[in-house]
Amino acid sequence: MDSLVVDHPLAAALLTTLRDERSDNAAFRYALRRLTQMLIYEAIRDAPVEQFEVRTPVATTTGVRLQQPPLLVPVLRAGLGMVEQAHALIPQARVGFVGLARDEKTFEPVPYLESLPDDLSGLPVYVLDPMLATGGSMVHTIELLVTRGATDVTAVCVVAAPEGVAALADSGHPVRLVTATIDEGLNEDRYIVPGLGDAGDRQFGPR
Ligand SMILES: O=P(O)(O)OC[C@H]1O[C@H](OP(=O)(O)OP(=O)(O)O)[C@H](O)[C@@H]1O
Ligand SMILES: O=c1cc[nH]c(=O)[nH]1
Ligand SMILES: [Mg+2]
Repeated sequence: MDSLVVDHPLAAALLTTLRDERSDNAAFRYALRRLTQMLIYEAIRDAPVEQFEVRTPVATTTGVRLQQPPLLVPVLRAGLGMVEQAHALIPQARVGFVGLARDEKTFEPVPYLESLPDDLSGLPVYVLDPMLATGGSMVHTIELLVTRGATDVTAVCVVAAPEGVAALADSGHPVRLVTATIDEGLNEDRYIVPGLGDAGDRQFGPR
């Protein structure tokens, strides 16, 4: 599986704000939005473009646009903090939604929302979820997408655990990963260490 760890001093500084337990909900949401911008820039760097003619006030020249604007899929709740910024960068993108809450005893994702186009063939999909821990939530989401014909999926995360990266690779699905860091691992509660805590709670308060 292809994976990209975005290595940039400004991304590292924003990640530090997210990790810092003193960052309140508003500061966390703000840093997540800004870091999402950097992750999306890198994630879309090699996307195919098409050329078209554009007139400036002075002359005619060649412009470019994305050949195929993607579908953005935030995984609720935590992915909601990424979708507004991603959509601002790619205004032509469509948006689908998946809602999952991890059962904190079994660590399995419990689905509560699925709002996706029926046919995803030929459409690049960017799944937005800041946390890739066991990988269960991301693999579940990718299965929903693959069932609808998706063959080009990018998981855009902020913090990934090696266990989650392995789960994505072992899933055999057509996915690549873009993340700001791959951390040390998971603790007994399957939280990422050092991580940043619960990305949903840190934006919106406890469920
Ligand atoms: O890789 P996994 O072990 O599946 O864990 C990662 C999932 O856990 C978090 O969501 P959570 O279930 O806490 O829901 P929330 O966004 O509503 O807080 C996170 O946003 C991922 O979706
Ligand atoms: O560290 C973790 C693991 C799962 N979900 C989170 O929000 N954080
Ligand atoms: Mg949570």
